[in-house]
Amino acid sequence: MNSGVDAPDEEASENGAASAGKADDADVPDAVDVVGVDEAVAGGSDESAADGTTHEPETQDSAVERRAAETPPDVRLQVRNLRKSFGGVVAVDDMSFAVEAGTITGLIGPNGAGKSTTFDCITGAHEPDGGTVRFNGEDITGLRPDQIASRGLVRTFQIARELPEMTVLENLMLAPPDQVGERLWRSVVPGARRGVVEQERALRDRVWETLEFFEIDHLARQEAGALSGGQRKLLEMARAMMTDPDLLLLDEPLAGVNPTLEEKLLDRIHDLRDQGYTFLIVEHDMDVIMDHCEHVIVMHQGSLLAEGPPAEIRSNERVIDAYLGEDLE
Ligand SMILES: Nc1ncnc2c1ncn2[C@@H]1O[C@H](COP(=O)(O)OP(=O)(O)OP(=O)(O)O)[C@@H](O)[C@H]1O
Repeated sequence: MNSGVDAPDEEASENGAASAGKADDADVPDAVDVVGVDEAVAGGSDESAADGTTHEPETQDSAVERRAAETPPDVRLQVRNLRKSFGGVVAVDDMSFAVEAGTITGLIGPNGAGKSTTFDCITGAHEPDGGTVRFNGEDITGLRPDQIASRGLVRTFQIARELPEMTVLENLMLAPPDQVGERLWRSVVPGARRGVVEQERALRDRVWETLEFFEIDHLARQEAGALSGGQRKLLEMARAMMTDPDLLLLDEPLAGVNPTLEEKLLDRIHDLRDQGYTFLIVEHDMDVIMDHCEHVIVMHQGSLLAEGPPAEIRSNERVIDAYLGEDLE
């Protein structure tokens, strides 16, 4: 992430950790030797062995070939024929769409259309009844939320519920305990064997850089529970960005946010998109979707109703009908 703020730690800068922007997978070493740190500090990940080394089940070349055959290279997320029912209620019904890398994509639809259930199926909160979810070419259908997040598909966290008694700084230092694992360490200390002290210092530098990027550094010592709704949203995004995600799912990121902070949040999202991050956003504010997304996906009664650029969606008769006269202007 590039905040435009000088990193306080020279070593982190040398490594490109603090100012490199969104790293391509190719820039990130495959097996980062941070022996013992995953387990001791970050909780480890499924792919890490007990000795802290990382096992790659296939070579990079064969993985690249396999992914190329399955998913176009510019597609971050591909959802195919997704289905999910709750008892007799069909929440998601044969839903298919793709999210291109480096875009801000909006997912909209009237109340009850199935947007949240779709997010839940993508992020592992619900196991779909059918269909597939592929992320960066890999089939992640049915994986646990922490397994999905450790691959770089991250949803903003409900910190209001989780860590309200901790300070903003602590929230970021711990962010997010079940989702950090090897991924955070790759972004904080790429490719280097370093001691725990250096690693903690690099983590602290990244935390401060992230706080400054989201302009909440002045709130570092405040309890998260005492923040305003908008400040909490910034903190949620900051926590999510600590994992250097490839795709960030934002569920109504602007709900309850005042206009000043709304503008700040949107600016940050655009900055991050410009750095190569990808966003999928569920948002009820139609102006935000139309003004800030390059691609819009519309759900209705669990299925895909339409998709395309905002101008097309705004004038699409089927979309207008689905919203039953709700103002799309
Ligand atoms: N856990 C659940 N148990 C039973 N029914 C559910 C459950 N979750 C969602 N549903 C139903 O599935 C349908 C889709 O709900 P979902 O929350 O995914 O829609 P949504 O598009 O996110 O709606 P909203 O915009 O109002 O948040 C609705 O009819 C809802 O009542």
